[in-house]
Amino acid sequence: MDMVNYGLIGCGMMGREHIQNINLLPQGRVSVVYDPVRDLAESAAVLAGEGGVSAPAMVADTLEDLLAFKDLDAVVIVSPNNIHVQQLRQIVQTRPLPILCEKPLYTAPADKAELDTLFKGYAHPVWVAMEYRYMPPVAALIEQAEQATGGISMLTIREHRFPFLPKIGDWNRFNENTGGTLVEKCCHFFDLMRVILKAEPQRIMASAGQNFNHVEERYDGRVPDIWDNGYVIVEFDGNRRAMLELCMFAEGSQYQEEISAVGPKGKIECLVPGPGRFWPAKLGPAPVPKLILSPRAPKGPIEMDIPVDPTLLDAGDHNGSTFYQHQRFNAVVRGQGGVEVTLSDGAKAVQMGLAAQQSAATGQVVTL
Ligand SMILES: NC(=O)C1=CN([C@@H]2O[C@H](COP(=O)(O)OP(=O)(O)OC[C@H]3O[C@@H](n4cnc5c(N)ncnc54)[C@H](OP(=O)(O)O)[C@@H]3O)[C@@H](O)[C@H]2O)C=CC1
Ligand SMILES: O=C1CO[C@H](CO)[C@@H](O)[C@@H]1O
Repeated sequence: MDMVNYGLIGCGMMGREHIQNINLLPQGRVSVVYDPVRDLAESAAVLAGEGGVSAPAMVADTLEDLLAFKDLDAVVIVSPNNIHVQQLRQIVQTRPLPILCEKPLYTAPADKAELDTLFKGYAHPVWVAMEYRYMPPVAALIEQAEQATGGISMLTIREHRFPFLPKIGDWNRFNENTGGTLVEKCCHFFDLMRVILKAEPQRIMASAGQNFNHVEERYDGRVPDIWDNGYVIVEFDGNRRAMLELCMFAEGSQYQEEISAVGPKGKIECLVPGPGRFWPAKLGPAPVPKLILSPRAPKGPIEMDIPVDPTLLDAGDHNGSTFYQHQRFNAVVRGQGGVEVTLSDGAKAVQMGLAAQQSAATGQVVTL
């Protein structure tokens, strides 16, 4: 296959980021889009036509119509979190194709068993969009962590960022739609913990809550219930532990994610800036991602810039990672390489998030 024709389901903020990155692929084009809001779909169809090899995408009236479209080799699900499972079901039952599904894979604990049944023996690749592992500074940390630390004992991931953005329909204001902040936002970080430690979680304990954000907002008289801060401690096999610190009222920070891993030989860290479009121009250029190696002996931290290709920075909010994810998924659809972020990875990240939500709500440690 020389060209992969994509169908895009959901044309909101992240849908546009997917289109911009597919537009950069020599062997990819968005051929058809669907969104319940026609204007969004039409605008996304025009954006799809701005890729070098593309004409504007067709606009489907329904998901059924999108799945009936002839020039379709793969679908990308970018709808709100709580809709992913029903759309996966519809795709599998009506037009089985390769799928790239946005995170979180599911939101309700009961969905897991259905997904296991649905995808048993599925003939096409399914990839879950947890792309943070491809951010260049994170990828450098993953690659060098073993050598720098001598085997990680402690891993800390800190995200200090802006509050949840407004969404059409305000779906992200309520846990019932998102799965809860520790699922919606933090599945990325639970995935990173498993990838960086190359291990499985055993026990989770968390403290989290809603201290400031969205408390003045009202939707049909309801106050949003999404948490804006928390700590999560995860115990892994081999006497290793990881911690997540999330703060969503810290957009004044220079770096958005700070990851550190420490072992008997030393420490490795990476610093990752948030979306460049939020960096005030008056402060000069946006911060550059960094990797820092701090051996125990001889002492002397070594700091390196890990810049991201400006074209990729312009194509989204995630430090180029959406492009690297699409490059790999595109190759898999064309029969080259294998799925790197599997349904199992997607499910495990959600299970960790749900366990963290439960731990914070009950004050109990949750065993996985
Ligand atoms: N991997 C990552 O780094 C990121 C992933 N995401 C994920 O991407 C997904 C979309 O988030 P985001 O783009 O921020 O949200 P938006 O609200 O901006 O976009 C979601 C779009 O999906 C549309 N939609 C609603 N119902 C359906 C449906 N049944 N079928 C198709 N489209 C539908 C919405 O339209 P309307 O509501 O108007 O009907 C809206 O246009 C979420 O799963 C989110 O978690 C988001 C940001 C980053
Ligand atoms: O998954 C996500 C990653 O980044 C987004 C911001 O750009 C988040 O809001 C979203 O929840």
